[in-house]
Amino acid sequence: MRWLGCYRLGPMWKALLVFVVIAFAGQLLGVLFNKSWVQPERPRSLFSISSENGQVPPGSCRPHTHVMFLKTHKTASSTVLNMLYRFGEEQGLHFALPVGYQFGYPLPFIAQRVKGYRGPHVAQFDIMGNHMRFNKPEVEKVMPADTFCFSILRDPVALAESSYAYYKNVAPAFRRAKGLGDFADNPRKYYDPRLRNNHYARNLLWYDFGLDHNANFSVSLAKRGEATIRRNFRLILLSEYFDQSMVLLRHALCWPLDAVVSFSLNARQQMPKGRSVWVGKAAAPAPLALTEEQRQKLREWNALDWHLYQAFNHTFWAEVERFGRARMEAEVILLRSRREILARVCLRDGGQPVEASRIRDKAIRPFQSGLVKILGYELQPGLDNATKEACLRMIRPEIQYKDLLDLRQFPRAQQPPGQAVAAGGAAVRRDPLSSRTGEHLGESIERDWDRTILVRNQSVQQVDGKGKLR
Ligand SMILES: Nc1ncnc2c1ncn2[C@@H]1O[C@H](COP(=O)(O)OS(=O)(=O)O)[C@@H](OP(=O)(O)O)[C@H]1O
Repeated sequence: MRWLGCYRLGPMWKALLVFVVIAFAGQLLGVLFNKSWVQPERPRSLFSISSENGQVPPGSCRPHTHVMFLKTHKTASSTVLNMLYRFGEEQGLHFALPVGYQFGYPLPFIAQRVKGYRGPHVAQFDIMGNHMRFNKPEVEKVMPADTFCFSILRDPVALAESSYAYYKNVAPAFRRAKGLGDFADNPRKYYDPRLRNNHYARNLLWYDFGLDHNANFSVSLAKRGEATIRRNFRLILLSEYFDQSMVLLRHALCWPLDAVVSFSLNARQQMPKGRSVWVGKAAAPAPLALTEEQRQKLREWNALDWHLYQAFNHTFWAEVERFGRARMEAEVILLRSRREILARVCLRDGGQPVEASRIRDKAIRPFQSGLVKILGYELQPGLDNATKEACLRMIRPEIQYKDLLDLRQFPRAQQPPGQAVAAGGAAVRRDPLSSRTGEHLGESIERDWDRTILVRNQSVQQVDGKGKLR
């Protein structure tokens, strides 16, 4: 596993790098002195997503507009989805959206979960990216044959920290442990595979890819899963190397730079050691603190995910190698500079994420879950309408963005609360300590962690293959 900073640059690449930096400085000056950024009299997008005249120059690539993103959990996938939403919205593309906020997750995906689905292979959708448990034949019914499928992975230890913090009250295995370290020391003491939502606690990536996350690890099984994923996905990104991932993605999709410039969404707040204020990621709070031994135990517990992460890490750097290391480094510099510019234009507080309660505009507060606060952003005040709209797109949380796109695609559709149906697992036993959000125990309506209605007056859930309660 390598980091670009470790690369040694030859003189030619150094010269290329200097050239790119100079070119970027020119662009920066142009941007700073180009009043059209903030002038209402010449409204244009803050982004240069559309090519100047919509034409593709001869010999260059043609942007992919049929895209499927498997939104794996706790991997920076909300940030990626935001880019897809923005690009699709700008280009007037049609989204395959769930009825609620996820495609019947954690059940395997079925085409009927897509709002407005009219039958197999009716070419009507361009982009699909909300949470689902991947199920290839059903995805193929919804998306065109030339769809570019991609996904993203994260180191299972970091993923476990994020998952524990977020799903502490949702996954029974996490709820019962004193902390993540305690869970790591003896996961089997806390983990019952039959309980709903425990998939958040073991091989979550493997689960999201539609594979059996409780299977006993063996090298041959792990390689078979890996091979299945390679067959189905053209590109696998890594959240640890997010910016490099975005460069690879934008070249694979033939999308412009601005389409993949983003602000990190869905980040959790953490308390730095020896400080009394919460900031973005710095140090783990006590329930999340891990020893090196516990980190190793988490890798063993999530051995299938660990295998995937290692295998695709290898592939990722081979891709970077093919792309060209210096070219990658130059593009990453450009991407980061562009993000800094946009942060200065769009965001209050110097672009630092803030806790939801501090966001004056309630419509852009992020959904909260678990042990820690989930951060969002405040817009810079005084922006003209066009700039404000472009900036809003970058920071609008996933749930609100989905609602907005949904309303555009189905302007007259009625959306009664709890329309999203059962999110329970197939034939799972209800955990006696199952969380009820906003309801008292004994009430007839039970909601999942994201307020999806799960079940009425049923203590044991039976869910058939079509994802319907029975
Ligand atoms: N750009 C970028 N680079 C690296 N990491 C990033 C980025 N954007 C978001 N994040 C981190 O991703 C975590 C949230 O993941 P998801 O959005 O996939 O979560 S969710 O499953 O949709 O709830 C969450 O991780 P934790 O903060 O560790 O919980 C975010 O901080």
